[in-house]
Amino acid sequence: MEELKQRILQDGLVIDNRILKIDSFLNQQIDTALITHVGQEFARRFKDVHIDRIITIESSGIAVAYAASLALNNCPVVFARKKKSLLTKGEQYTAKIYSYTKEEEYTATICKDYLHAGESVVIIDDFLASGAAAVGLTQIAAQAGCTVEGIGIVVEKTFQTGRETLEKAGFRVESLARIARFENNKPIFVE
Ligand SMILES: O=P(O)(O)OC[C@H]1O[C@H](OP(=O)(O)OP(=O)(O)O)[C@H](O)[C@@H]1O
Ligand SMILES: O=c1[nH]c(=O)c2nc[nH]c2[nH]1
Repeated sequence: MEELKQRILQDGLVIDNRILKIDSFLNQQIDTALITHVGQEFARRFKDVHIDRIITIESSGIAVAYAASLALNNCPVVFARKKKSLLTKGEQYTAKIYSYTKEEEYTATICKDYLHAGESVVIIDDFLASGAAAVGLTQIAAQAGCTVEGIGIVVEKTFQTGRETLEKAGFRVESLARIARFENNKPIFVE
């Protein structure tokens, strides 16, 4: 997606040739016009599949999944929580996920009320790196008896193993910006 790639080149900051920081338009401040276009692009890419529900994970996935929902006939969005609280009492689907940026493991949970056996879902997230978050969400979908029709990612770092892991497990991955590597803290895109 050209608009997204240009924005990454213009405003993205690269840390240690490893982490892309896009806090100025997605991960902290949100450019809603850009994210609306991101949602529309996901809807275009997944127009061939029936989607009952979008699954994502807090925090950064939520805005993107919301934008995709608006472009997919207001398809319901369910997000996994990362922290236990008084709100996560009751029956939950769970997956252990190692966070690449926070360098710690957490348990992602989705309440059993919001995913139903037999539904078709798409997983949406902001980044794909090691694939841990996306794999965790596919595990939650499997526990619920949902079929994962695809995984939509805003920024994929192809030098990490996320896509390989997901494709080996049989999942379709659609990424809107694919970064092959960082050179001198500048992103080099795959295409
Ligand atoms: O493919 P992976 O190695 O799992 O990396 C991608 C995940 O990492 C980031 O989440 P993070 O844990 O940084 O939390 P955040 O969404 O709150 O920023 C990002 O939002 C993805 O969910
Ligand atoms: O903001 C982010 N930048 C990254 O490079 C990354 N990789 C995983 N998760 C990430 N989040």
